[in-house]
Amino acid sequence: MALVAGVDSSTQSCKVVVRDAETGALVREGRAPHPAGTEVHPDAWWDALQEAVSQAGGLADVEAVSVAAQQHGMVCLDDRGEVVRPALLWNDTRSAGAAAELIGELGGPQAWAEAIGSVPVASLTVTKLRWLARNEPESVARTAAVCLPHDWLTWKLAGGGLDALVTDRSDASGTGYWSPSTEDYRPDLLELAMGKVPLLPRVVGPAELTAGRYGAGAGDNAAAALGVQIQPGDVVVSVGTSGTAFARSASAVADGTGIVNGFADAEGTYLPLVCTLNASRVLDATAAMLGVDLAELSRLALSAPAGAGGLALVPYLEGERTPNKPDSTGALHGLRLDTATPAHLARAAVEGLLCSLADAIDALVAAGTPLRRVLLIGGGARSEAVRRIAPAVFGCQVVVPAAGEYVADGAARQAAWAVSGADAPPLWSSLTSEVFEAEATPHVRERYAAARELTVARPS
Ligand SMILES: Nc1ncnc2c1ncn2[C@@H]1O[C@H](COP(=O)(O)OP(=O)(O)O)[C@@H](O)[C@H]1O
Ligand SMILES: O=C(CO)[C@@H](O)[C@H](O)COP(=O)(O)O
Repeated sequence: MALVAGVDSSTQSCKVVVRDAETGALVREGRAPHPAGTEVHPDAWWDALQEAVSQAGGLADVEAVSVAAQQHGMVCLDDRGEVVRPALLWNDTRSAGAAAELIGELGGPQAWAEAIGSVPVASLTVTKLRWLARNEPESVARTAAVCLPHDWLTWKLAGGGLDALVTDRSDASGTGYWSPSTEDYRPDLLELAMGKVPLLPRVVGPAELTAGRYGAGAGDNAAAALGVQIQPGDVVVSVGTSGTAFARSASAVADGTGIVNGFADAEGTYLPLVCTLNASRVLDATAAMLGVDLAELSRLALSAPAGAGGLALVPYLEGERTPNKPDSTGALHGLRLDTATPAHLARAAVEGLLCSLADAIDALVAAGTPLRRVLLIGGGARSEAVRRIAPAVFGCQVVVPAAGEYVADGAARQAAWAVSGADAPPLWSSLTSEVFEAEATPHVRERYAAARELTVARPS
């Protein structure tokens, strides 16, 4: 039996799966936590990867390994391959001002959408590099190469000098200096952002192997699309640290409003995607406020009426990326004596999180994405309340694949594809899943829409 491994180095943890390359059967797995914060030294990811690999029984007997990871993180390396400074992660908002500057300098949002598929926000790597140039010119001077979390981990596993750095088109498309429509880097945009053009990872093909046994890897959302074996009409909604809604598309998207990111996928086509900064941790924070665990939060939410009696929670606890409100805060509207209960607050938190994702789905549909059903994944999809309330808020069927690590699985499937030499990834036995349906509750979204704009900025 040939084995392959997939890694998901996500915001909160590292997961490793070892699977049978032909059938996809799970053979072994491991996981380890990442440190909190939006600025993390890559060595912490490496340590967590070692721990997760060791829990998964090592990689000595696997034919190929692919690494997927959180997108956009800025990893700067010096000419000896040493990390120049801790990485700024996708959810670090300090480069929001840099994003606004860059948009103006290139001639506006549509010019960026056409150049790189997305309008820069603080999440995109290019804005972090501009922030670095403005605030730490000495770090820019030391930087010989720039790469992403999945590129760096693949390079650490495979070994070699800086010229051995590789990436894939899905993650390259989230940098802000690679174009999904021409499949080329835009060094002029790097020059604009940071005043120099460091070495960039070579973009390898979706089923290519490097150093004998390392797959191209992918951004975590593109890997999840591979992991759930996405079909036409599927919109995947992931409730992890980030909330994402995405679908596979035959053509590149260039949305000048900045709501939809026109990313590339990990199969040679495209992955229009909407991303929020606030998803599973809205539930974590609400449970902590109420002094209950996540199971009790779910029970409380399901015990309250749809709409929580008019209590609406705007979930911008970390500022927000979509809509682009990096300095915003969350808000709770509609408090009255009868809605000031733990059950109403729990319901409002689940509904607020789902309403922000429903807005994301709407934007995808407006950009031309067909919607037959939603596939709900990510840690937050383990919540019974999220699963049961989602179809009512989204207004469509919600399918929840059996709890699993779909990003790591997608990376493993990519590795199996590379080993097979076939034209397409292997079809693994279909996933078991649960189907959730419910009557739509448009009044919940209407109330949320009225509350959504009523937020204040965080204190300076
Ligand atoms: N039963 C559950 N109910 C609600 N949230 C859960 C449950 N189990 C895990 N989570 C949440 O899932 C999140 C981690 O999900 P994950 O998709 O691994 O995140 P990431 O990919 O961003 O690291 C945590 O915030 C955790 O609280
Ligand atoms: O920034 C994005 C997508 O553009 C995020 O989806 C990150 O890729 C982080 O993912 P999680 O760790 O939350 O899964």
